[in-house]
Amino acid sequence: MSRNTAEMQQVFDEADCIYTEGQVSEAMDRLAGEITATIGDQDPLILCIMNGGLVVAGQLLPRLAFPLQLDYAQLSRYRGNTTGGELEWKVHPQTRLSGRTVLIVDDILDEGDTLAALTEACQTEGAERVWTLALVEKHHDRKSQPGFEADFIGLQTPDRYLFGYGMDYQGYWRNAPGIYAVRGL
Ligand SMILES: O=P(O)(O)OC[C@H]1O[C@H](OP(=O)(O)OP(=O)(O)O)[C@H](O)[C@@H]1O
Ligand code: HPA
Repeated sequence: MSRNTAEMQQVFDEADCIYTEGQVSEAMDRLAGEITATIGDQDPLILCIMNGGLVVAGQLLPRLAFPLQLDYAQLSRYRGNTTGGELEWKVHPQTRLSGRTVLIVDDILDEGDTLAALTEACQTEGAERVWTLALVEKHHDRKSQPGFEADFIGLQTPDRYLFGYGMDYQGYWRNAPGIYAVRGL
């Protein structure tokens, strides 16, 4: 067994499960209902924020039974660290956003910089309406723009370092089948 595999298996084994797969699935069902009712008739463009939004978008899309388009963008602030730094654009969406209803899909709203910056960027590119979704919102008083909230939130979490459903710990465990908090963080 490689050293990384052994270390990361230990991280998983020692982690606290905050939400089980079943609880996340229920939250996804509820989110899908809210999204359908809110923008289902607006020809939306779903903008998946890589890498964290991948699992959320992948599980959400088959629950949305209306016409939509998909694109992705990538920007990174954490780059494998557990605290945020400078926001770095890596990939801009390829689809024209002008006049579109856009739904930004990400895994987590932590300090909020990422979703706030993306919202502004989509508005600058002419999106008619920008909606935001985060599977989880972390509870603390370090929000970078205290008034900023996501339109669709799946689950609330305590102020711990999380992994699973797209969220990584040192690049690992985005695949974890539940939402977990790293022991001691
Ligand atoms: O609310 P914030 O404090 O801005 O943090 C949330 C962002 O941090 C993570 O991305 P990261 O920069 O780690 O890149 P990743 O998606 O590749 O993990 C996560 O996927 C969100 O996009
Ligand atoms: O708690 C977190 N876990 C993983 N990625 C993150 N990006 C911001 N906060 C987190």
